[in-house]
Amino acid sequence: MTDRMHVFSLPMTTRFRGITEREGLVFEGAGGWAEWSPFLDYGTPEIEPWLRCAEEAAAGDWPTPVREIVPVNATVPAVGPERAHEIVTRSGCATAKVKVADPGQSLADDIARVEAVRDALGPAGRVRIDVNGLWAVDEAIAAIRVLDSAAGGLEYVEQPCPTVEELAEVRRKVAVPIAADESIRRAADPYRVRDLEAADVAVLKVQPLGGVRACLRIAEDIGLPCVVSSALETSVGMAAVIALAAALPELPYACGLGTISMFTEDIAAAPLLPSGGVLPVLPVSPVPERLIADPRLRAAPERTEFWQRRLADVLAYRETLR
Ligand SMILES: O=C(O)CCC(=O)c1ccccc1C(=O)O
Ligand SMILES: [Mg+2]
Repeated sequence: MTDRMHVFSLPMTTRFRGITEREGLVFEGAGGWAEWSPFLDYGTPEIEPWLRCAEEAAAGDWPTPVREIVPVNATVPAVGPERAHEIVTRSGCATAKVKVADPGQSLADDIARVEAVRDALGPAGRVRIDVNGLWAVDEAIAAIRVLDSAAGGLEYVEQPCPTVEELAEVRRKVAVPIAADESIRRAADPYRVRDLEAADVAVLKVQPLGGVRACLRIAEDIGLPCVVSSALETSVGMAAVIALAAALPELPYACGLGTISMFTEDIAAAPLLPSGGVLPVLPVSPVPERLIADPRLRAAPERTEFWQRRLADVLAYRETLR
């Protein structure tokens, strides 16, 4: 595999998840190109399902789509209100997901950001917030009430607290619906969200959950409406994310697939950027022709070695599971 793989490093327009460059690798299989881009702060056992997703893509083993377009939300990082307004206006999306509770910022910053986003969307738009598990229960209850009012109504709150038990408690105490993200994609058992009635919405990320077919199984068994969300993939990896959104039997919410615009460049010649708030479901997967042609998009040699070693570590870890 290693002779045909390419490691990319793409600069980002805004810091997101604490990073300013997105790294990962792509390789070509018999059924198409595949991306493997687990987050750098994740250890070997946790990044094994991410590789299963890439292997499914490389085999070309995706289910038949049931829709032709996927509605997309704008993603608003923890930026100031002017920049937030601009991101939403430029996106053309009718739904925006706003990052809140960023370390180093205050609730007043979050209020100003959601107010600006509502202003940009108009009264018919939908505003959701993502806390990434950064609030305690009491803090969540108070902040959700304040931000629901500042936003002129929130569609839902994603992962307000770190644990499933806390999500369940917050859900019983606020009127705004709760979505579970980390409680599904980083959990030993994603079905505890269902068993504890901890959420109204399930967020599905295709790489951390082991691929398109694995996510379809979770969607069926978890019994909640699902939102598909990217893990900051390039266009090559985004094709898998779109394949999931295209194949889910029900798709009642806009999906978090508008993240390619966070890169200054993409590895494909035709990046998967939404237009008019939707992404088309593609007949063929993107090819990383820009990465192959442009050395500026390739990672430095020591980073390429890092990713080759990381891949070898995961393959060795798999052997211990047998
Ligand atoms: O869902 C979206 O709008 C975009 C994707 C996103 O927010 C995200 C991207 C990378 C890592 C974590 C998250 C997250 O949902 O918490
Ligand atoms: Mg999230």
